[in-house]
Amino acid sequence: MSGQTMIGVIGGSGLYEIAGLEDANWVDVESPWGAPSDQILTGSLGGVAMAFLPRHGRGHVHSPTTVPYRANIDALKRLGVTDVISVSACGSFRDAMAPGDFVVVDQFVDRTIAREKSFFGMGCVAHVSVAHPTCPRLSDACETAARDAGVTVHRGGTYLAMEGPQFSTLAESRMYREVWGCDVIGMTNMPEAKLAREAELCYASVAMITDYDSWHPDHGEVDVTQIIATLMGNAEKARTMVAGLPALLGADRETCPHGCDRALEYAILTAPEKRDPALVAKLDAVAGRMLG
Ligand SMILES: CSC[C@H]1O[C@H](OP(=O)(O)O)[C@H](O)[C@@H]1O
Ligand SMILES: Nc1ncnc2[nH]cnc12
Repeated sequence: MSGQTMIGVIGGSGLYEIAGLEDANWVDVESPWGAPSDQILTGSLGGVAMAFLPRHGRGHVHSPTTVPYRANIDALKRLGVTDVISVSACGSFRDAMAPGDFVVVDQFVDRTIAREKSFFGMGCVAHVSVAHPTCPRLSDACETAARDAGVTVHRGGTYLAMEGPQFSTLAESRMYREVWGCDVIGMTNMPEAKLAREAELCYASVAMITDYDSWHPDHGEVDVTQIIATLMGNAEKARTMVAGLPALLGADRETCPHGCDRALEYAILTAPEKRDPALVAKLDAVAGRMLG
């Protein structure tokens, strides 16, 4: 839908705040889907409204399993966010995708098993397509902003979302890389990307490479101390990338050429008279456009 852009950044491990917002304010956002991971930092940058949410909460409170993904996406939508940029720490399955590089992810394999994955369900059933789970327009902006920030960027890659919190076994790591053809691994982008699509939000994912998972013969197993050290450098690069996004996206927003903002158009199957009023009420922000 055309209107005003509001950029929502979901900061992953190592990215718990962003600096430089005008009129910066941490605000509480109430959601019928529970409490978001933390307060949300709102403000503006270069005349464009921005919101920042630390995915694990400040102080890293939530594990990948307990992140309240539905509340987070609902809260961002409720605030008026139109474009969500996920920034995440990831392991790499490719020699060429080295620690310190960024990958603008465009596909996912979802191996998570213990999370609520949809806003919809009994009383209001919907099926959206996630064949192309990220928005190419928003991904273009992330790629350009990251390159302008001096980062080595890889455009396109498949992100394996694992449940965690333990890292992969060697056999899993080899299978994801050699058999499944995945490029990076993390624990959080699913169901986040699916929920953003249900909420008709454009979503782009920037994977900040911190390690080679456990498959690499020259690098041994994943070491969280090493990850944190790489993260410290990555977080600064991520902040520079984020600072470049407003100029690229602009304050006035056209309808998404890829249809992200119309994902629910033909998705809701439950007949109006059969819908559960309580669920419909909870869907006011996510699907109010379709449910009236
Ligand atoms: C710090 S290593 C594992 C941890 O880092 C990633 O978090 P995020 O995706 O939020 O950046 C990974 O998914 C794990 O949660
Ligand atoms: N190797 C890895 N596996 C899963 N999540 C990660 N986050 C950072 N590195 C990771």
